[in-house]
Amino acid sequence: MSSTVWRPLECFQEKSGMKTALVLLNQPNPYNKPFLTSLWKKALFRTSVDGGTNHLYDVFKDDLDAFLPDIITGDFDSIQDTVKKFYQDKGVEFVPTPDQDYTDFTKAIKEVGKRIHDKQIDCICVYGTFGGRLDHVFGNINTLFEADQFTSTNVLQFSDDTVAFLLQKGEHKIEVDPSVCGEWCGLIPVGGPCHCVTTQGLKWNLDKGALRFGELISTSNTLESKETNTVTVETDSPLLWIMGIST
Ligand SMILES: Cc1ncc(C[n+]2csc(CCOP(=O)(O)OP(=O)(O)O)c2C)c(N)n1
Ligand SMILES: O=c1ccn([C@@H]2O[C@H](COP(=O)(O)O)[C@@H](O)[C@H]2O)c(=O)[nH]1
Repeated sequence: MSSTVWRPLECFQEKSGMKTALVLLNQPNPYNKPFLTSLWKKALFRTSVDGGTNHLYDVFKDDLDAFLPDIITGDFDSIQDTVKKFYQDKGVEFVPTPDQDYTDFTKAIKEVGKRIHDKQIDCICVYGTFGGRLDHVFGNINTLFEADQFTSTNVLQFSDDTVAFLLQKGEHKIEVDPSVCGEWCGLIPVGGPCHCVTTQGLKWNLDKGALRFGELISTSNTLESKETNTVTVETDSPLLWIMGIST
C-alpha cells in the first residue's frame, strides 16, 4: 500500500527543507503580495501561466527584475501585450501551449514536469483561485487528477485562504498546525465514490466509511484538537483534501 506524507505549510515557510516549484494561474482578483512572495522565495523553478503573468507583473511592479519566472506558458489569449513584451525583452522563455482540449493549467504542469524531474523537487505549488468562474474551479481540480500523467511530483493548489491536493488510493499523513489550519477542512470524493475511508485526527472521523455525492461528503470538518499535528487518511479511491489556511 502506498504511503504519502504531505507538508502543505512547508511550501511557504522559508526555513523548511522542502524544495518546491511554483505555478502561477490567472484569477479574477489581484495576487496577495506577502503570500505570493513567500511561495516565490522558496521555489527553485517558477512558471507563470498566461494571464497569471499579468498579476505577477502587477504585484511586483516596483521590483520586476527580481521576480522573473523561468518560463511563461499558455495559449496566450490573456497575457497583455505590454506584459508579454516586458518578459520577452528580459529573455524569459515563452512556451506556447495552444491545444484547446486541455486547460492552460494542465499543459503548464506537463511543461513543468519535463523541466523539474532532475531537480529533486518535493512538490509543485500552484497559486490561483478556487473562487471566480466555476468551470475554472472544476478545471483546476481536474488538473490535479491529470497531473500524474505528466509528473510524479505531488501538486498542491493554494489560494490565499485554502489548500487542496488529491489523495490517491493508499495511506496519507497530512502534517498540520492548528494555529494555521484549525478552522475547517474537508474530504471530497470528486472523481467517484470512495467506499472505504478511515481517518484519524479529525473532529468527525470515518472508520471504513463511504463518501459519495448524494450520500455523504465531508465538509465543515475540522481538526480534532488544538494539539493535533497530523491527520491520517486511508482511502480506496482518489479523494480531494481541502483545508482552510490563515497565514
Ligand atoms: C468537450 C469539450 N468542452 C470544452 C472544450 C474547450 N476547452 C477545453 S480546455 C480549453 C482551453 C481553456 O484555456 P484556459 O486558458 O485554461 O482557460 P480560459 O481562461 O481561456 O477559459 C478549451 C477551449 C473542449 N475542448 N472540449
Ligand atoms: O478566473 C480564472 C482564470 C484562469 N484560471 C486558471 O488560470 C489558467 C490560465 O488562464 P487564462 O485565463 O488563460 O490566463 C487557466 O487554465 C485556469 O487554470 C482560473 O483558475 N481562474
